[in-house]
Amino acid sequence: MSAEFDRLSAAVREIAEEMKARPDRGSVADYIPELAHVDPGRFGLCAVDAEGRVAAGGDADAPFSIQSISKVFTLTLALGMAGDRLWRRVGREPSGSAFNSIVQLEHERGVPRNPFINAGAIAVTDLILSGHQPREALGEILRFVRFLADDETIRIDEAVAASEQRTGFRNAALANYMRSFGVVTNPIEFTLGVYFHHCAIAMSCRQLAMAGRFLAHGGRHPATGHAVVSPQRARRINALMLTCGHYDGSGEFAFRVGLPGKSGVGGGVLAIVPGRASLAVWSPGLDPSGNSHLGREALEMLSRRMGWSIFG
Ligand SMILES: NC(=O)CC[C@H](N)C(=O)O
Repeated sequence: MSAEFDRLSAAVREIAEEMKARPDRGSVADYIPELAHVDPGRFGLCAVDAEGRVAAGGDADAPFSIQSISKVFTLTLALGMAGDRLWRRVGREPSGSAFNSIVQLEHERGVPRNPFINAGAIAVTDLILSGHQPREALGEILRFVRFLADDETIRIDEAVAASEQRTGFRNAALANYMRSFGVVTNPIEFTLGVYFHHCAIAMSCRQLAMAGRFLAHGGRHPATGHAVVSPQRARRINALMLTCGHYDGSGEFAFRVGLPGKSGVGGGVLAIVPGRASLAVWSPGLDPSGNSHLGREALEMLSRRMGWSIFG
């Protein structure tokens, strides 16, 4: 056991304990009815370091709905399939607006600002779908996530997917609007079906931190040493997570935490410490931008205690 890992384990445990007791937890997303039932008192934190050692605290083994964190995995997969052609369908700039916003699409010919807002992720999902049946595309995404996490038990929460399918009118509007510009090309119900289902993947903090390891280690899968993506691609995905991973809260996250991160409305955040660690946190209460309130605070504390901000 290294001294650094001992420090990390203690920090993770103490932060999880402190966060469990916090009264001000933000509010759970309720626009997806199934997510409204989640207990806001839950809190989990997990870190996997460069040697594969795991530090876990609180509810680090409880599965939750990863929601938009899946957008990191679909982007990685789509880049593997389409390479830089992907950037014809989606941009690489922060949006400065809400995750489900439609306004920019009209001015920018249906091309979403980045792959991490809903419109961008729907366009990426459409690309993964091309030439496949929805079931095959979804199977591909799930297999990829299981491979990254080294965990075959990862599942899709069908109740969450069905709940969003019933109520995802805003996402349907985004998909239809992009289809009118030819940015989405498959039947809308297929593209959205795959999108809602990959958002409904359920993972624990431990599984998520494991799945993020390749981004902390130059694109290599640490267990096998195989390249999941090139070092340049890993660097670029991290850059997008830093600039766009928290929507209109991305500036604040960079300012406070100083790490590439991707949030989801299930209250999870995946954060990457390049060269050192992959981190995952879960606290279901959200701030007004739809990012985990205590999740960000916990990562801010951890990053400060470990001296991990990429800005020195
Ligand atoms: N920010 C999020 O996690 C949003 C994902 C959610 N499935 C939606 O499309 O609204």
